[in-house]
Amino acid sequence: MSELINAREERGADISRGGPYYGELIEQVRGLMDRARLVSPTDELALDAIGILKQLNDKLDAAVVNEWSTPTWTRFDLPARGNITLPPFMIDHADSSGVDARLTFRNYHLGGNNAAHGGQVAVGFDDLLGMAAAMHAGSITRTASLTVDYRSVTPLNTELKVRAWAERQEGRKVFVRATLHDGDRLCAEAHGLFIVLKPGQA
Ligand SMILES: CCCCCCCCCC(=O)SCCNC(=O)CCNC(=O)[C@H](O)C(C)(C)COP(=O)(O)OP(=O)(O)OC[C@H]1O[C@@H](n2cnc3c(N)ncnc32)[C@H](O)[C@@H]1OP(=O)(O)O
Repeated sequence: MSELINAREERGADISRGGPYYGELIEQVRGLMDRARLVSPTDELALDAIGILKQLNDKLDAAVVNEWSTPTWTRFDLPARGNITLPPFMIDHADSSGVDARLTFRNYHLGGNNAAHGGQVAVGFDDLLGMAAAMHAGSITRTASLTVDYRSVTPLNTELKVRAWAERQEGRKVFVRATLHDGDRLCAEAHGLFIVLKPGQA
């Protein structure tokens, strides 16, 4: 992990961005989303929560910045870089040979019957495959194609292991694979094609 943080810092990633409380702020938002996914409020509770959330959103509005100034692509010290749209993961190892991560789907990732939503599994794969492709190519890449095979149910609130790696690169095309395990059990696997962006490509 420290290897990855060092590599990102060398490229100008600022892990102090957002300040020392940013990780806890995002964790509280995740906790809110967990509750929002399962809550069945009374009218009184719903109205109370709406008032509090409106006030909070107004406060946060004052600190909203553009995507390049947010902490969410520089905070490699935080779960999923502090990006609330991703299932939280911690990177154990990342280099050109691949990425190993511990990832936990939360209540707000619920698909049904206590299992993670398949789309959320794909989101986790997309980000970690993107990281593996970027580490392999030494350059930013973009998903061209992503296929997920769901092999068994993916549990919530359980630390899962993700391994993502580049199989080969042909020019700008980086062919990647990944697996998601709950212990020894394979929950899902993915393969994809990521394209190295050309200089200046949007
Ligand atoms: C360290 C931090 C890590 C953060 C990770 C974040 C990961 C998040 C990744 C994403 O979610 S990115 C967002 C989702 N993806 C997109 O929105 C991509 C939308 N598509 C595009 O922008 C373009 O189609 C793309 C950049 C992927 C490719 O366009 P280009 O004009 O640059 O390339 P081109 O179309 O010439 O294709 C290059 C090669 O790839 C091939 N190719 C492109 N798309 C393909 C496809 N879908 N299937 C198979 N081959 C494909 C294409 O045939 C060609 O092969 P050859 O070089 O052999 O001729």
